Amino acid sequence: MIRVEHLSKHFGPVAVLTDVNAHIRQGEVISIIGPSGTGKSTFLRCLNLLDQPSSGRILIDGQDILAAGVKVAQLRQRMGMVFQSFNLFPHLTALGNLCIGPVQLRGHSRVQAAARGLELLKMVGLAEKAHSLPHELSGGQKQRVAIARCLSMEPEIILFDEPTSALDPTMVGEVLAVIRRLARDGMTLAIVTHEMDFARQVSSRVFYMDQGIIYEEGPPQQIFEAPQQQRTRDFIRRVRCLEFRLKERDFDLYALFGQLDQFCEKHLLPKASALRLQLLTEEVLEWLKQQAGVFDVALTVAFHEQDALLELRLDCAGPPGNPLEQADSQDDIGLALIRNLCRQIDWQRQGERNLLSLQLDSRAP
Ligand SMILES: Nc1ncnc2c1ncn2[C@@H]1O[C@H](COP(=O)(O)OP(=O)(O)OP(=O)(O)O)[C@@H](O)[C@H]1O
Repeated sequence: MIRVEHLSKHFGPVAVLTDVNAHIRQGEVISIIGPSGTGKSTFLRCLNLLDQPSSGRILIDGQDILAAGVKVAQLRQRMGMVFQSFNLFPHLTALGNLCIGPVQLRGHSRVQAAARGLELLKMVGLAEKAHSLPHELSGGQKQRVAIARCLSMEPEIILFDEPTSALDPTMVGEVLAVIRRLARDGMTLAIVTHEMDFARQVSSRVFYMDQGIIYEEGPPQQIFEAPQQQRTRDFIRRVRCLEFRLKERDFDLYALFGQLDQFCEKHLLPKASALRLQLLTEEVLEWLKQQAGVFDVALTVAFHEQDALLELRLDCAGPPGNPLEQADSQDDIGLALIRNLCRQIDWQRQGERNLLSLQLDSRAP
């Protein structure tokens, strides 16, 4: 359906895309992931010519859309785009937003456009909001209207540019559910996303972008479980884990809590899990702070999706022995709480340091 050959894009002297090659087949769901600023959005914007590529070819069903004389408006009708910031017309109702394209660009009658518009609003669960203006809708509802508006133009593919990034975390799920449904219905989708678990569940293939190219591509199992390239491995590790090095006893606990919260939100974990993780982190660090000697803890939080498990790893300086069994502290209640929160606690000595692994259920109520 879409073939991209040697695509490059420069902004002035900055080369954002250097040599992108890709093939997207009909019915595929492609997730595009990678570090910030590696050109994921630029790649999508080049596909429907919102950004003009610097060189290369983009073939849609064999036709080079960069050739002279290609009608950009027609091309954009074939490729819908959903933006991070919704881009609804603020003075039109939800239904009005869905009708304007079919009436003005496709020559549909108002009655026909309204009937189809209502069907689509129903499909995204918003029939009762047909006559609401965008400012009367929540972020998640606005984004669902934007998706319905995109569908009203009957595109052959939809390009999603970080569709949930601007949303309050409580609204991410409803938008992802609509995208999941489109994927199930066989729609061709290309999605730039930072929602790794979603990408893993919904995609037929994943493009990992880095250094101006599609650095690695493959089925989600490969990219997320067994990446072939070192940079992909490093990236996946970084998004799965949160790492801190604490060398002072008076570290900033609330800054740490903020990052734990964000980590849990990114993995769509229930609020209760985030709170349990915070509590466990606080208690165990409090326990370690009371131990004599140097305080030096490398703390890693990892989410193991398959086992629905959150793991808190603590790599601490200190004499040999499980720090949780050392009697410098009298805080038996804290220790009981730690034991109570965990599904499993493991300790091992590695070199000069003690490694503690505390595991808790990520989905328990
Ligand atoms: N119109 C523009 N003019 C100049 N530079 C731009 C323009 N658009 C994007 N860039 C630059 O191109 C680089 C890639 O941006 P892009 O938004 O495509 O990255 P991304 O991988 O989608 O990042 P993120 O995940 O943070 O959204 C960035 O350094 C950005 O500042």
